[in-house]
Amino acid sequence: NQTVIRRSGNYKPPIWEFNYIQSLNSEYTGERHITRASELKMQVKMMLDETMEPLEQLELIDNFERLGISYHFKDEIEQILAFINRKYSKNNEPKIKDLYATALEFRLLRQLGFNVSQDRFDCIKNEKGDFKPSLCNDTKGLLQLYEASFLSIEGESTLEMAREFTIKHLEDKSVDDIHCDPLVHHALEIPLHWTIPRAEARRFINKYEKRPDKNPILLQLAKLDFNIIQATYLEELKYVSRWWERTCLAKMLPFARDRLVECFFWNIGVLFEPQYGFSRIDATKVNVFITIMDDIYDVYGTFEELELFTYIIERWDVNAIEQLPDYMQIFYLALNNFVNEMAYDVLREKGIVIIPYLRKVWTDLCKAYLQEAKWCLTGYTPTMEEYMENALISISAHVILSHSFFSVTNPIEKEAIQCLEKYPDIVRWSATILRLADDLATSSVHELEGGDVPKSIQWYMKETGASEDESRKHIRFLICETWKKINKGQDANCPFSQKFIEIAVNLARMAQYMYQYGDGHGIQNRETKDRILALLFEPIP
Ligand SMILES: CC1(C)[C@@H]2CC[C@@]1(C)[C@@H](OP(=O)([O-])OP(=O)([O-])[O-])C2
Ligand SMILES: [Mg+2]
Ligand SMILES: [Mg+2]
Ligand SMILES: [Mg+2]
Ligand SMILES: [Mg+2]
Ligand SMILES: [Mg+2]
Repeated sequence: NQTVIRRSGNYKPPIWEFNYIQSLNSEYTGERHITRASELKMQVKMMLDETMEPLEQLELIDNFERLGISYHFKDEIEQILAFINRKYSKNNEPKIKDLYATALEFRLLRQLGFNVSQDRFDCIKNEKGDFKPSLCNDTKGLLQLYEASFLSIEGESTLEMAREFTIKHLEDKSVDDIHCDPLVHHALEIPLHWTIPRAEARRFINKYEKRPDKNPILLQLAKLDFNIIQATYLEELKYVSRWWERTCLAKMLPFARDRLVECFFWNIGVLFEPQYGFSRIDATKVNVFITIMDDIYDVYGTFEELELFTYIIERWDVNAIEQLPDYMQIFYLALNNFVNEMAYDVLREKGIVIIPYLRKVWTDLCKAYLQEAKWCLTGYTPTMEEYMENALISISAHVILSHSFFSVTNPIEKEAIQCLEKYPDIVRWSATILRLADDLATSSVHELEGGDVPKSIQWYMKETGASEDESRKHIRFLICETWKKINKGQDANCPFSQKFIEIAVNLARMAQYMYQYGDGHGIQNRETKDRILALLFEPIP
C-alpha cells in the first residue's frame, strides 16, 4: 500500500512515569488520622452551635468553603443561611451597613440557591444610578462585590455594573500600588465562583494559617481533611495507572498524548469527595480514550481510516474489527472492553443496560471528529455557528458527563436518561465553557501547526475580520454569558440530581483551571505541573 505520511502531535512524553506513580505513598491513609478528623469535626460542629453575630457566621461559612471542609457541614450551613435569609426578608431591607457584609451575604445565599435580589445593592448607588465613587476606598467591600457579581444571571444590570465597576477599580489598585493586597491579584485572575474547591482549599489553607485571627481547630481539620482526601486520590491514581500500563496503549499508539495523571487530575476538580473513587477511576479511563481518539482524528489517521473507524464505531460490531488498521484495532478493542466493563458494573448495581446510550455518545463524538477532519481535508470554511454546533460535540463534554451520570446516579430513572439523551442545557453549557476555554488555550500555534482543524478563535476572526485579541475577548465574553445561564440553573422539572449538576458545572470550572495558563493537558505547562504536585502528590505540611 502507498506510504502514508503521518503527522505527529509533537507532544512530549509524560512527566510522571509508571514506576514513579507506583512509588508514591501518603502517611494519611492510617486509621488514626481518620479518627482524629472525626474528633475535630465534632469540635467544629459544637462551635457552630455557639451564638454568633450574623456577620461572624457568614465569615465562618465563607472560611469553611474556602478551606474545603464545608461538605462536612452542609446541613448546619443551610440552617444558618436560611435563618439569616428569613431575618433579612422579615424586617424591611435595612440600609447597607457595609458593602462587605451585604455582598458576602448575597453571594453565600445565592450560591446555596436562595433567591436574593440584586436590589440589595441599590442603596450604594447615587441618584444617577451609578455606584458611589467613595466605594473605591473600601477594598474589602469591592472584593466581595466583585465575587458576588459572578453569581449574576442574564438581565441583572446592577450586578453587571458591579462586575465592571469592581474590575476597573481593583485593577487600578493592583497596578497603582504594588503592595496592594495579594487577594486582589488572585481574585482578578479567576473569581471564586469559577474556582474548583480543591484548588481554593490548597491555596486558602496556607493563607489562613498566617492569619492572626485564625481558628486553630478549623485549620487542623482543613489540613488533615485535605491530606486524607489526597491519600485517597493517590491510591486511585496508582490503581488506574496499573490499568493504563496493562493496556500498553501508550507504547502501541506513541503518536497520541500519554497523559494519565492529567486525565485523572481533571476528575479531582469535577468530583472531589472521597467516596466517589470508582467514578473518578472510570472518568479517568474516559478521558484517556477521548484524548487518544482526539489525536487519531486530529493528527494521525488518514481520512479513509477515519471514515472506516467512524463507521465501525457506529455499528459497534466487534467482529468488524478485522477491517481496521492495527493501531485502530487495539484502540477499538480497549474502548469496547471499557464500555462493557462499565456497563456490567451499572447492570449489576443498578439493574439497567446502558450500552446503547454509551455507544451513541461515542458515535456522536466520532462523527463530530470526522466532520472536523473533513473540513480540514476540503479546506471548507464553516461559519462560527456551524463550527460551534459541531465543536460542542467534539469537545467531548457529553461523553464525559454521560459516563459520570451513569456512575453517580442511583437509582437511574428513565426520564433522566431521556433528558440526558436530548443533550440538555446543563451539558450544553458545560460543553460551551470547556470548548471555549480549550480553544483559547490549545488553538495556539501548536494545534494549528499540528494540522488540527482551526478552532473558534480562527473562525470568529475569519467571519468578522476581528483581530486575534478581539476574538479572544469575544470568546471570554461568551464564557461569562454562559456562566449566567448556569447561574440561572435548571428549570424546576429537570430530572437530574444536584450531584450531577454539580459535576457538570465543575467540569466547566476544571476546564478554566486546566487551561488558565495555556494547554495544561497537552503541553503540560509549568503551572499545571505545580498544581498537580500541590493537589495530588504533596501533603500540606
Ligand atoms: C479531555 C479534552 C477536553 C478533550 C480530549 C482531550 C482534551 C484535553 C481536549 O483536547 P484537544 O486536543 O484540545 O481537543 P480539540 O481541541 O482537538 O477538540 C478535548
Ligand atoms: Mg505517547
Ligand atoms: Mg485535538
Ligand atoms: Mg480534536
Ligand atoms: Mg483543543
Ligand atoms: Mg489540542
